Amino acid sequence: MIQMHNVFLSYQPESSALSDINLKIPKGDFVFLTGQSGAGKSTLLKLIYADLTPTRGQVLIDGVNLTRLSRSQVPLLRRSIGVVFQDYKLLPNRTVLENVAITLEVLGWGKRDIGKKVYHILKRMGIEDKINATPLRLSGGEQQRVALARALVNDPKILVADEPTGNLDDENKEAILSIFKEANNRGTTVVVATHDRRVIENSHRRVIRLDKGAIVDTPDLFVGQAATEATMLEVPDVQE
Ligand SMILES: Nc1ncnc2c1ncn2[C@@H]1O[C@H](COP(=O)(O)OP(=O)(O)OP(=O)(O)O)[C@@H](O)[C@H]1O
Repeated sequence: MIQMHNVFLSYQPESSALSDINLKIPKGDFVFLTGQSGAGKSTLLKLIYADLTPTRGQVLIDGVNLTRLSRSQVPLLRRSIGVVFQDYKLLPNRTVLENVAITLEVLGWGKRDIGKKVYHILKRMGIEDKINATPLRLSGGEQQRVALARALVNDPKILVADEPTGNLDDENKEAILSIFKEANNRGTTVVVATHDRRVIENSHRRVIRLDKGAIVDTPDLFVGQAATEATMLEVPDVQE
């Protein structure tokens, strides 16, 4: 469960990138975060994986108050969150195998198990034949799948993806979306930031819309009967 309660975030004094954000994303949910460029989507995602701390308010993951985490506790939190960055952030001089293996190396997995697990996830992504290639030799869609493989290889509790279909053609968008759906079916909570309306409409998932840093209701974009739950104003149980 991801909860935000009265969250404000300012990068600079007197301007808020996020204002009074209240939301609740239940475990196992699949939610789109949308809004125009500069609306605050990336900022909100960064709060979930503790890359930023709110200027005011509280962010909770499974009841743990992230605003109270010490720096040394952040890596532990991140082990349960897979992140797909807007610019992929793949290591250019490492192979696909090495890029994906990183997630398991930090968890202390042995080399042989890593090899098997990485091959398995690359097969799921349909890019197992690229295992020894370096990212620069891959297409945009293939790079995106490597980034997804790295984020999903340890079956994280939460997957956070920032504009994951940005530069992809329709076929690749479909492929990436079905990977999200599959991860979600395996129990991962999925939060995807996108301004691609077609992706949202074709997916029939819940939508949280941001406008100038605030959550706004958009009945035309909300899909499904439980839609309003994602923006529900509710005081969470805060663990001290
Ligand atoms: N590091 C930063 N320093 C100062 N201001 C920032 C920083 N990062 C983002 N902002 C500002 O915060 C606001 C929200 O930015 P954010 O990147 O979260 O928007 P976004 O909805 O993800 O945009 P995009 O769709 O273009 O990625 C914008 O006004 C942006 O200029």
